[in-house]
Amino acid sequence: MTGGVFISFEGIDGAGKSTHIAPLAELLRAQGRTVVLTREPGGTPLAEKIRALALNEAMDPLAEALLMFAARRDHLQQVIEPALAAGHVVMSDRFTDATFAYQGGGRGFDLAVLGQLEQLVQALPQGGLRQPDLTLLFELAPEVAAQRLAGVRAPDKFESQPVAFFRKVAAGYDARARQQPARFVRIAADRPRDAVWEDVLAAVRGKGWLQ
Ligand SMILES: Nc1ncnc2c1ncn2[C@@H]1O[C@H](COP(=O)(O)OP(=O)(O)O)[C@@H](O)[C@H]1O
Ligand SMILES: Cc1cn([C@H]2C[C@H](O)[C@@H](COP(=O)(O)OP(=O)(O)O)O2)c(=O)[nH]c1=O
Repeated sequence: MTGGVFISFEGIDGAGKSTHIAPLAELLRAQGRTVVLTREPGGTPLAEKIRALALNEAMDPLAEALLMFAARRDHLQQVIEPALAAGHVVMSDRFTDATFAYQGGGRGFDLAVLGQLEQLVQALPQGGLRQPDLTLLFELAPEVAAQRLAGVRAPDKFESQPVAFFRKVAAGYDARARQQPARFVRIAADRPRDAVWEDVLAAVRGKGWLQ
């Protein structure tokens, strides 16, 4: 196993992504892989500045989508593509599916325009689009996710949205997973941490990236 591998973690806020991403990185490192642990929006100095704007300032959905993709472009060029070219494992806490779910599903923004931005930003020089090799989609009822987050951290612009917003976000993720089933693995995140972790391991083992 030497080639680059790109894994994204997706799901509504509070679904449990962050709980599992660091332990998985450690396990892969223990098996000799170089792992780049990153996140979106963010992952580079410029993209982190964009994150601070996008997560804290009110703006229309097109401006929000453009900022997400601007951050993503810098992230791809500065971090993701070089790491994959070097044969590393890139693990990102969110990627483009989040834009389809939050700006598309949650905010109701035009999915066709998001598709155009995706084509522009993720085009590869050799043709085709950069997409994760595996996307772990943590699925959890929005009510439960909200309960888990209550009191744990100060909510940002999205986390303070009502449950109805997250229902639309979840529907946006579901639509993406149906469109691209080969790269998605759905994780039932409404179970104890250990059970969720076993499913995360099984998904990565299933790809042959973990012993
Ligand atoms: N399986 C689980 N059961 C109960 N609580 C959980 C579980 N997984 C994570 N949590 C807790 O729920 C909260 C949100 O989890 P987190 O991993 O930060 O979610 P995300 O990164 O998807 O927003 C945290 O307080 C975390 O400790
Ligand atoms: C990547 C991305 C994230 N988001 C939102 C989802 C989250 O509410 C927020 C940041 O995600 P996240 O890093 O999961 O937040 P936290 O560090 O608090 O766990 O940005 C979008 O709306 N569109 C996007 O394209």
